[in-house]
Amino acid sequence: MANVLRNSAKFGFSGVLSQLSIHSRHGRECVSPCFSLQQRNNSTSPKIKVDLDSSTGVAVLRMQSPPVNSLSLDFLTEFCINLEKLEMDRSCRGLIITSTLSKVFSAGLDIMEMYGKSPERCGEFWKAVQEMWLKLYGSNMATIAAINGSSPAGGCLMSIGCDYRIMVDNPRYSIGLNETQLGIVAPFWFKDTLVNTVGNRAAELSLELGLLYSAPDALKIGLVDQLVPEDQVLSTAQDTMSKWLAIPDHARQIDQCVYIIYNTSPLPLDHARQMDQCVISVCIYYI
Ligand SMILES: CCCCC/C=C\CCC/C=C/CC(=O)SCCNC(=O)CCNC(=O)[C@H](O)C(C)(C)COP(=O)(O)OP(=O)(O)OC[C@H]1O[C@@H](n2cnc3c(N)ncnc32)[C@H](O)[C@@H]1OP(=O)(O)O
Repeated sequence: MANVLRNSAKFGFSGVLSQLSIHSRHGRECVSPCFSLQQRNNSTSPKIKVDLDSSTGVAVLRMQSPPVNSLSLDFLTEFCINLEKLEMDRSCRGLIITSTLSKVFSAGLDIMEMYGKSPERCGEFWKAVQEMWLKLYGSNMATIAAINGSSPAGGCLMSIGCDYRIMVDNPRYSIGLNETQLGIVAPFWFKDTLVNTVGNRAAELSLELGLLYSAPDALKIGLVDQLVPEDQVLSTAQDTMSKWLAIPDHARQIDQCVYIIYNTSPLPLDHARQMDQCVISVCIYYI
């Protein structure tokens, strides 16, 4: 543990994940010289748009994959590449995630990825889901979800993978891990992330009943941190981010790292990740 803490100070949580075994080799310490200034500041891809304001160090990642920003393999791959680029960019300290679509933040995992695909493809897809969570939850950046629409299942996972959640105050927008309502089961690390957000009892009820919460109810159980009018969600996220960035990065990162190490099951470990990948892809294949 002493080593883990020493490394956390040096590399942040992503660095600790890689020290523990795996993939994240993109702590703030290793800035790739490969990205041109232009590439670092703005990137546009079909499903995701990123704008980095180098004067504030805050990037806004907009999901723009109609109709519902579902998390397909292509989407997840793009998402992870963008996250990795930002992670390697020393000038980027904060990330806001939002949607360009009206009414939907993200509909969660793309149902079509879980239907009639080969075992290999199921495995690849699940690896990408894991990667998204590891990169986001383990990010060295301060992360805020500006939830401007419904966010069920994997969309909720993405939101609770951020440090802070601001949701539009609209009772028609819902959020939650509703997997059991679909007859499937949220994996253990979805559960951990939810428990870390809302506590044990609320998570238990929420998962077993597959509850989707309206925005006001989500605030009541602490699934989101703040509600704001639709037209203020981004500006509030920017204001909130400046408070997060007033904290020295290393202190925030170590604090987050210690919290996660003590409160999260070992998905960051290679064997746990592979076992999870194997179990879930077999389940998806036989559904
Ligand atoms: C013991 C067995 C163990 C088995 C374990 C196996 C696997 C474990 C995996 C567990 C993890 C799962 C996590 C997930 O994320 S599962 C996905 C769950 N997602 C949902 O339930 C969301 C469903 N969608 C909605 O609720 C709504 O679409 C909405 C997001 C609220 C938006 O509503 P609205 O604006 O009214 O839009 P529509 O409903 O009309 O949809 C428009 C369009 O989009 C298609 N679509 C919706 N969701 C998805 C999706 N997740 N993936 C792909 N496509 C989606 C929808 O079909 C419409 O398409 P058409 O216009 O072509 O009809």
